[in-house]
Amino acid sequence: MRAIAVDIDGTITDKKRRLSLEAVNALRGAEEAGVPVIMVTGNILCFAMATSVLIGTSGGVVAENGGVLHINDEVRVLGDISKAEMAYSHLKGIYPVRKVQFSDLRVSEIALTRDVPADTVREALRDFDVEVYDTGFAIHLTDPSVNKGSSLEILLESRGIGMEDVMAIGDSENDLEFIEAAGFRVAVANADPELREMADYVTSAAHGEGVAEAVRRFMGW
Ligand SMILES: O=C(O)COP(=O)(O)O
Ligand SMILES: [Mg+2]
Repeated sequence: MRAIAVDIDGTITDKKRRLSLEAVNALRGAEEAGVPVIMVTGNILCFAMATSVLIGTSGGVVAENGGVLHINDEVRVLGDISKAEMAYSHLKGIYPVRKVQFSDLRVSEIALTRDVPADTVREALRDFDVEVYDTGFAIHLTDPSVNKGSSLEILLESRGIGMEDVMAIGDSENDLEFIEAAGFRVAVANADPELREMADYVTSAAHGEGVAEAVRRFMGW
């Protein structure tokens, strides 16, 4: 195993989005042992970059559910926001939807607050070319031609690492694609049932303590 790919919200943070110090220590330990950590998130790039810098991860960043990539100081926008814009303009004609804070910084997809249920949003958008993800923190309207998995693969390719050499850790439905493709699939204890079913390993601890547990196992500590 050569790298760790980890989700942010609900995985290294708790429900209130507070960062787990256990997870930080474990991920720093992996970095110090020469295993790069890649952040793979639905958050916007600047938030993900700040998280990466403050933790001290070096593997690169996949942001906006795969719509944005940061590799070797280069930013690549892979998702087409116009698909989400079309869906959003239809949606706001029928439901009181709201975008999350700092949405002007989101460049490849649109994220909504969870005021309107995800299934209602999905049903209203069934004829639109968007993927609807409910992360438990926001509802994302994402270009279906990108996801966390396909963008992680591009990032890994540029570093000469195969998906089979990666441990992936997540908590929610926007993590399914990147976890499914990884060599060692981990769901934290609080993860969605579908993710837990597909995982090679479900941690006994939730959130960041679960991440620390998985990292210790992966690193053989
Ligand atoms: O942006 C969200 O809604 C959740 O972010 P995550 O992918 O880091 O869990
Ligand atoms: Mg998450």
